[in-house]
Amino acid sequence: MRAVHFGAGNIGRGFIGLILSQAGYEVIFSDVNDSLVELLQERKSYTVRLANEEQDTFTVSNVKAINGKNLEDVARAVAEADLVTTAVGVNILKHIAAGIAKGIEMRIERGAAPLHIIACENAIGGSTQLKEHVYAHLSEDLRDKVDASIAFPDAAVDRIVPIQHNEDPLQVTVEPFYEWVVDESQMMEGFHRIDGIHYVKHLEPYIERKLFTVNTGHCSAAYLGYLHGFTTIQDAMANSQIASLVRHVMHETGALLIKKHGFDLAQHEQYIDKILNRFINHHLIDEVTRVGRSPIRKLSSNDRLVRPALQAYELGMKPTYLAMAMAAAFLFKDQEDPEAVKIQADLQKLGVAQTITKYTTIGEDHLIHEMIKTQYDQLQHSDLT
Ligand SMILES: NC(=O)C1=CN([C@@H]2O[C@H](COP(=O)(O)OP(=O)(O)OC[C@H]3O[C@@H](n4cnc5c(N)ncnc54)[C@H](O)[C@@H]3O)[C@@H](O)[C@H]2O)C=CC1
Ligand SMILES: O=P(O)(O)OC[C@H]1O[C@](O)(CO)[C@@H](O)[C@@H]1O
Repeated sequence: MRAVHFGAGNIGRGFIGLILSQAGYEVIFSDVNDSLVELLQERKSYTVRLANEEQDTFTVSNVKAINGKNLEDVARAVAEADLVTTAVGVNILKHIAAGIAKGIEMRIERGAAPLHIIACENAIGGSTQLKEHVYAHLSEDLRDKVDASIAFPDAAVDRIVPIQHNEDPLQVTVEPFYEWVVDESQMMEGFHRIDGIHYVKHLEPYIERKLFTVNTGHCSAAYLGYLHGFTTIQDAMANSQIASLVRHVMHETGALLIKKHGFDLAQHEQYIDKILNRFINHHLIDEVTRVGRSPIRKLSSNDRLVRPALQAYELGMKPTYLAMAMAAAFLFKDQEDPEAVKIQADLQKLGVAQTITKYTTIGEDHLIHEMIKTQYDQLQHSDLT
């Protein structure tokens, strides 16, 4: 069995590639990083180390790599694949769509077997978004045939993999925990079940639980940590005031999740505790700039901050701490992050009120807008005691 995985980065090698390899797949990575591709081609294997006391290490062998800039190679790989997965970043999905579409055309011409394409990105409906990008490259005629033989099941992926600073550029250190949930209602009948994937009939509670707890909590720690001069999540969370604020944010999203999806209160509290412990794993060093990266994406209406805040508001709750986390995101001034630079430029040019609306889509007359703006003004001058 052969899997083509787009993105040989931290999640690609440290999570998806590892799971697929352990499940018996030959993994072919497609990436646009020339040196990474060459190294994988040369070595055909890499190691994954768990961030635990024992430093458990796994070797992933039998891997291949192709250069994602070569459309022909990408298309051929997709045409011959038994599974396609991605972990490139949700904003990059549109860039890999042409190669996938070309590969699909080749499959249809050959009458190849049905195929599942799973986007493993931090986003709601990642595979569905990829499908739209791919379909934009297909003729009307072909789309009907593709509907019958290619499925794009959505997924939720959870494993913390920081930026790597290892001597071996292929080695990845990952947290021991992982969760990969796939929506089986979007899969074709008789699909092959992969060990390590949890198949569910309704993905929404899983993806929202993950995105609104792990990712909302994590980015809140990152933005608050950055604001108060901390470099890593571990150091930020060692500050009791930041840790307490992050817990408050997670309780706010928790109240929404419990109300919306009927989760058990005690179980959800345990879930929050477990995640807070994952954030402070002292075997990992996770920079606040990585966890806070791409604030425009993170502040967008369907992502981890605005979506739960608006949903909570609709259900009659007042998302005070989420508003604070969003305000902190507007104070994330990492000069290396083009999205942070753009937000800061807009704050100067348009002012706070318009900038909040531009990125969150929340109108100036909305209570949450007022809450973000008030918190923004307060946070600018805040100090930890
Ligand atoms: N790192 C983490 O802990 C987690 C990340 N994710 C998600 O996984 C995705 C990837 O994140 P990371 O692995 O951390 O990022 P990363 O930056 O380590 O890896 C992304 C890889 O995609 C490659 N890439 C970029 N454009 C490409 C293209 N056109 N074709 C093929 N490859 C291309 C890059 O060269 C890079 O190697 C993101 O959506 C992220 O939100 C999800 C859960 C955890
Ligand atoms: O990859 P993104 O969406 O930029 O966000 C980083 C997030 O991904 C994770 O790595 C895992 O979900 C978290 O560490 C963090 O919340």
